[in-house]
Amino acid sequence: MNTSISVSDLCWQVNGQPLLDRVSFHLAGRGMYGVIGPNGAGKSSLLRCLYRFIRPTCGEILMNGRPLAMFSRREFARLVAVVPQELPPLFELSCEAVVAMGLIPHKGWLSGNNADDMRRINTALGEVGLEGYNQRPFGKLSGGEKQRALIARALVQQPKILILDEPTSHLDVRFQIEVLELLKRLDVFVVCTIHDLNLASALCDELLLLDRGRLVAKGKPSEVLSERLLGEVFGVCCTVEAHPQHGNPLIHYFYGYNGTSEHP
Ligand SMILES: Nc1ncnc2c1ncn2[C@@H]1O[C@H](COP(=O)(O)OP(=O)(O)OP(=O)(O)O)[C@@H](O)[C@H]1O
Repeated sequence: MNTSISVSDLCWQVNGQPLLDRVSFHLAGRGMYGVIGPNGAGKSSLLRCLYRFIRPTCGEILMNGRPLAMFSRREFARLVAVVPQELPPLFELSCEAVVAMGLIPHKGWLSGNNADDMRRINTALGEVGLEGYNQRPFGKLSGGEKQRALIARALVQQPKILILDEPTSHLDVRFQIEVLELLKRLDVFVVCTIHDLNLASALCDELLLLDRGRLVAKGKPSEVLSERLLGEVFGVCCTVEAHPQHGNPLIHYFYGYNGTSEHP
């Protein structure tokens, strides 16, 4: 079956304040779907609804046509892997033990790692550039190394759907590109938030643009990343041209612009 996520009239309110406001969309087929928008737009909240961390106030989410509530915990963990925005305080564990946690939905807590498991763990560590880090304490890794170890944990989980909240926020530019290219190569359905709009443009098949809890645009990067929308939603002044390599929008920002005039 084709992997899909359908969201209809999704609302999430806190103290009567709508933080997600009637968000609806349908994503189908493998691909890389980027969720973009200004700080506080509701991107993480949307992802948290998708991975069942928060319960929406109203609306419906279907994964592969089934309501989220219909999945058992184990079924859901086999379908969906999550890389959260916050780096968890797994100080006591080795990098290998953190990555091995991704195997739990397939075999439970108490079984040790056999040769096949170790092959998966080492392959995943290699894919994120952490080969040989097996025994390094997770708590002593740099922010970017922790983020890559958590991505390796998600890869080991072999999900059909991978949800990542700002997977590149701690990474230097080389690893930003490498990690997103790796996610794109994988045979999975990826939903991730990204702040770097040029990176999102280069690597996402489709973008969802959120603003103040509402979905204001959805489509290919060339359909979403227009000068007008970027100005309206982010309050920036920019020009957009086709990237010389991949042809998707390449955004040039103007500085000294206070959001009130056309150009500096
Ligand atoms: N549990 C909560 N209780 C109250 N307000 C919340 C809660 N979680 C998020 N919010 C608020 O909801 C809004 C959207 O937050 P969210 O983290 O989804 O935004 P975001 O688009 O991911 O932002 P950023 O780009 O800064 O990470 C923010 O104003 C935030 O303060």
